[in-house]
Amino acid sequence: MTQGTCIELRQLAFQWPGASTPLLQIPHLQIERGERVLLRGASGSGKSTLLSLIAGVHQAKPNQVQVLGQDLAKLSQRQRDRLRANEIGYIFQQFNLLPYLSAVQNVMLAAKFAPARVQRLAKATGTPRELALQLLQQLGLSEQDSLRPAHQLSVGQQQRVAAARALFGHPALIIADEPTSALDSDHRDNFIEVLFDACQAHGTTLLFVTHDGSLAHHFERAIELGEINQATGVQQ
Ligand SMILES: Nc1ncnc2c1ncn2[C@@H]1O[C@H](COP(=O)(O)OP(=O)(O)OP(=O)(O)O)[C@@H](O)[C@H]1O
Repeated sequence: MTQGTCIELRQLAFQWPGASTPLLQIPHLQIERGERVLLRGASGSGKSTLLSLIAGVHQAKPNQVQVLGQDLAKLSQRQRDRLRANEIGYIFQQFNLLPYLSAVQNVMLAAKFAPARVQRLAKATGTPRELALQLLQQLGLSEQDSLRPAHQLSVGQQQRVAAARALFGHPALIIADEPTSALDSDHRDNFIEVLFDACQAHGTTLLFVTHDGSLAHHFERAIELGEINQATGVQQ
């Protein structure tokens, strides 16, 4: 693993408890810091499972999943939670915003249990709230909209709030799980552009998961899960 590596999988093998066959068997996958990678795969092929292993939500065996130089299986649950809070911004398909908090409050939540994010924010000029408002503005939300409760925003605006929350405090890795499936194609292209700009500005790695092949041209690298996964018995 080089110093510039963000994610490295080695002989990853994963099987859900009770399943009769392994879901994932990936000999090797390496994603460098700052890379923007599309991960594509059929429904049920194991994309979300793979993301949960990279985010440390579910656990692989020792030496199989390294994130930012750390072997996730060798960290305690608490250390994994801390690494995730500090260094991984997760954008969910269904946004997972708190509906009655304003957009800016939703964004600021990302720093709540993430001391490294707070430290990085402290190096910038402005209060955390001002910085959250700035980020929302960069992603296309006016100050007026940023102060509205999340449930009053359009789907496209909510998706930008979810992206801002993931990016707030500059984590090293953004994981986006089907983040554009609720958007029409114009909003989708625009959302990808603003997400790229934000990642590029801070050398952030982006792992973007979709089953929509038409998005591949946006990315410097596209990985087909079916091509790197040697598990048999995968339901596709
Ligand atoms: N918590 C779990 N416990 C047991 N099996 C699970 C669990 N989560 C997912 N699976 C199984 O793992 C397989 C892959 O699911 P996963 O959600 O990773 O696929 P996916 O590629 O993300 O699919 P989609 O594109 O439809 O979201 C499925 O057969 C699913 O039933």
